[in-house]
Amino acid sequence: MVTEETQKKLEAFVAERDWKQFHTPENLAKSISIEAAELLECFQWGPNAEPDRVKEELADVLTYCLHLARAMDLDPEEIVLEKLEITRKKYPVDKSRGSSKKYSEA
Ligand SMILES: Nc1ccn([C@H]2C[C@H](O)[C@@H](COP(=O)(O)OP(=O)(O)OP(=O)(O)O)O2)c(=O)n1
Repeated sequence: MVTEETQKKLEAFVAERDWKQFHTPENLAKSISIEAAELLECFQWGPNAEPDRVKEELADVLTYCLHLARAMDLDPEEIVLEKLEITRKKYPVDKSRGSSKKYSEA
């Protein structure tokens, strides 16, 4: 999902600032939610968000997601693909194609 080089850059950024002490799973989960709210804020008053702002907020969400995955010793690509298989079973194509209904309502 991201290269080891990118992961190392993220970790170096945190280590240089002695911020690892703040990067507990709890704090990182909160940070994901806070940055996700900032992403949503881009669309607060309408659909035409400024692409550069969206890009920055999305980068923050992804950054904290990568930190949380690392803190919990999880491989981002592996957990996304694992979850995709679970979701695939919940939403078989013949039942869910063209429908946004939740699997429990279909
Ligand atoms: N203890 C911290 C603080 C910040 N960051 C990194 C992760 C994010 O990519 C970015 C977030 O920085 P800010 O908290 O300053 O948030 P914003 O960039 O969204 O600033 P603002 O809230 O002013 O829009 O910095 C981090 O890894 N660990």
